[in-house]
Amino acid sequence: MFGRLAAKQVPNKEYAVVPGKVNPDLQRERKKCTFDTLELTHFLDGGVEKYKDRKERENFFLSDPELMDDVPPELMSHEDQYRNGLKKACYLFKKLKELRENGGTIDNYRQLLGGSLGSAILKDGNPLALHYVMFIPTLMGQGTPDQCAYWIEKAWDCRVIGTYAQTELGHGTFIRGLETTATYNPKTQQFFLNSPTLTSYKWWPGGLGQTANYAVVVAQLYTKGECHGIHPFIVQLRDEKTHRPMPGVIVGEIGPKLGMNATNNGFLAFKQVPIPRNQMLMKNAQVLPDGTYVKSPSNKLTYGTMMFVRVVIVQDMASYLAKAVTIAVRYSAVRRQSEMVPGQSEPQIMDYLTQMYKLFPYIATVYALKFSAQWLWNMYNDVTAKIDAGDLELLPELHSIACCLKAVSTADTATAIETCRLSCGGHGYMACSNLPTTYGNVTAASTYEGENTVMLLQTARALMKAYAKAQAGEQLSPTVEYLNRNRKFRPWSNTVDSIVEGFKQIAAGKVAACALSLQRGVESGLSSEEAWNRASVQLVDAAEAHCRAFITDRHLDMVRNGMNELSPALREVMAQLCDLYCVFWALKRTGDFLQFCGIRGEDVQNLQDYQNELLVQIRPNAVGLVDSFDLRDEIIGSALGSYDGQVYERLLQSAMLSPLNAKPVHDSYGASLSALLRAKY
Ligand SMILES: CCCCCCCCCCCCCCCC(=O)SCCNC(=O)CCNC(=O)[C@H](O)C(C)(C)COP(=O)(O)OP(=O)(O)OC[C@H]1O[C@@H](n2cnc3c(N)ncnc32)[C@H](O)[C@@H]1OP(=O)(O)O
Ligand SMILES: Cc1cc2nc3c(=O)[nH]c(=O)nc-3n(C[C@H](O)[C@H](O)[C@H](O)COP(=O)(O)OP(=O)(O)OC[C@H]3O[C@@H](n4cnc5c(N)ncnc54)[C@H](O)[C@@H]3O)c2cc1C
Repeated sequence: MFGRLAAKQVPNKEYAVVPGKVNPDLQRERKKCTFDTLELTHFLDGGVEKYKDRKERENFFLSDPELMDDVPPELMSHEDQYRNGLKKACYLFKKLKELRENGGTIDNYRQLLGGSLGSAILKDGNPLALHYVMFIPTLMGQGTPDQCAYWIEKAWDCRVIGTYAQTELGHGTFIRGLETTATYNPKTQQFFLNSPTLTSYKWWPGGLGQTANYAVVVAQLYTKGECHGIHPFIVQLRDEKTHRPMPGVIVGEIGPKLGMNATNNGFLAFKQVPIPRNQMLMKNAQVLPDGTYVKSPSNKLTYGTMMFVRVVIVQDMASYLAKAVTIAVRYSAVRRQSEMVPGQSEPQIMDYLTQMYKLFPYIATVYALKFSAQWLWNMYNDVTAKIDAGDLELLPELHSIACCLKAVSTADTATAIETCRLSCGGHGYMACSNLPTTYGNVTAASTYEGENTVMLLQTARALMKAYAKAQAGEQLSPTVEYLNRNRKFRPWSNTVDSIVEGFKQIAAGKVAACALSLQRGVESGLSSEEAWNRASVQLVDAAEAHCRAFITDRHLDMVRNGMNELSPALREVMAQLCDLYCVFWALKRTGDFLQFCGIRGEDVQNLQDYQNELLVQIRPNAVGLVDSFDLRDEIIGSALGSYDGQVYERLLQSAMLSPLNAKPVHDSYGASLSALLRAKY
């Protein structure tokens, strides 16, 4: 990626990247590994066949020079980032068709978006992402069979390109407060879309700026003079031939952001724009030709696409984290700094225990998130199949666990990536480390698709209900079964099982404490809403504890029951990572363990010792573990994290890509600096 332009330009030829030359420290690390890295890669891929498919797919896309950047996006203007992103996104679509026609192993473009491959090709975002991640899923999830038949094929073939326009300048979280209106006129059998205020301008949708010609627009439905709340409508934004905005449509880009600068996020407003009646998505609620409103079985079904994306985000976070931790671990094996023992040679920075502590818990986190994401994906599929058959019973449970997993996975991953960046010292701050861009992409996920605090409060709401049920002796759903009031908690025993059990006790204790705070609030004369707000810091904390209990439980269960096929050597390392994840979080939550699990000071010391022991045990396998993620250099996209470890050569190479280095004297010298240097004050 950094090779083609730069090799000509490095000041000294002997400092150029040499193909095939591998840093000796990395070579030594690879020899130390105690397990078969390929076995782990196969496990991660879900079997040898899937592994081969992935390799083939990566080869097909990543060996194509059209899809690789000659100039890194961070050196481009915002406009060029978009131009470049769009060109590649469109080319990718053609290439995908070609692959499918040749019997390739990929069904749709969406598979290219999440995870590693997408972020390698479109490093700073994809202007077509929302089309695949939200526009098409909304058509599929909210359209009648007739609407699906008409729209979905057009959309898959990119004959229409859409986005999901929900958030407005004034409201993102509180979607019941959206102001865009869709008013039905039975005479013309049309809805009229209108933006009555500045705060009703749609703001944020990906691809909306200059890319999409259609959108699913979420608007307040008015019919027969009555408002029925928010509903989704398919609205044409641009002419299919000229791409000019349709009459009454005001549309544009919202401008540069912390990251995701190629995603073409936009704004949108309507001046009484008409659409035919059959462009309201009517799988759930309907408006009949005479304007009669027919209610949905549940108004929360309108929120289905958000649920879908929350579910896939958890998996996406694991992929981003695998990339960041690969960069930081490889760099930490190559980088030498300071003297551990005076006079002795400088150690690899990964030999410092503090460095191991910065990195290894996050290798473990990749697995913790992956296992939870897999479980959540399976649950999502089960529940949506049931909903299609008219059974909505498990929807609240899915909503509750998806909300907290979305929040915890995005927050943890953002912290982890920032820690990886810090662990690389100054070089981690370079754009060419790819850690800043990765952080920019990931931190956005704490806000989009439901701001994290708000998501945790949704889970807390479900936990309060579950607690009340538990107190009444009613049956509880599986993810909150631990709140059962008759459940006997096992006493502390200095084992990983005890930690997982401990997290459940903590969550149960915090949930009970919240219920008490709410009750006291109401008894003191507060309204239930005021009492909720007063307890909300505690409620967020309880939801996070619940999620941690879920993640650790899942992780341990996978290690105990989901790895029987693996070799003993690999199982041992997987168990170490699971233990590390649990101990790491137990030590971060020492106060909670002391408060809720009856542990003593010496138990904390034992945990500390065990954490140190695990870090040292994992140390020889650290490079092997990140190698097993099997991320190609094009995916890593980092001067610090390439497989060969030619870190300094790549840093110099990438510096030479800067246009500032194109000439020995930059133009700005004549324009301003020379006068300053010669001025007499
Ligand atoms: C394979 C591809 C790879 C892709 C790779 C990854 C992606 C990579 C690219 C991404 C690119 C960026 C994409 C960003 C795209 C946006 O960001 S799109 C916009 C997303 N917007 C949001 O998420 C808005 C967040 N806000 C909300 O969801 C809702 O307003 C809130 C916060 C849930 C509150 O809703 P509300 O209607 O006011 O509900 P509330 O009164 O609080 O609760 C009412 C009841 O409904 C329930 N409820 C609420 N929501 C739901 C729900 N969804 N389901 C069921 N029940 C629900 C509540 O639990 C509550 O139940 P009860 O306690 O009464 O029984
Ligand atoms: C990169 C990116 C891409 C996006 N893409 C899209 C898209 O394609 N389509 C689309 O429709 N939208 C999109 N969004 C918008 C996104 O969904 C919203 O930004 C998000 O839902 C949060 O809403 P908000 O910005 O209004 O924040 P706010 O709700 O105003 O949040 C601000 C603060 O208020 C707090 N807060 C709000 N409500 C409560 C509450 N009830 N209790 C306690 N605290 C509260 C929050 O915790 C937060 O701290 C995108 C956003 C980003 C950043």
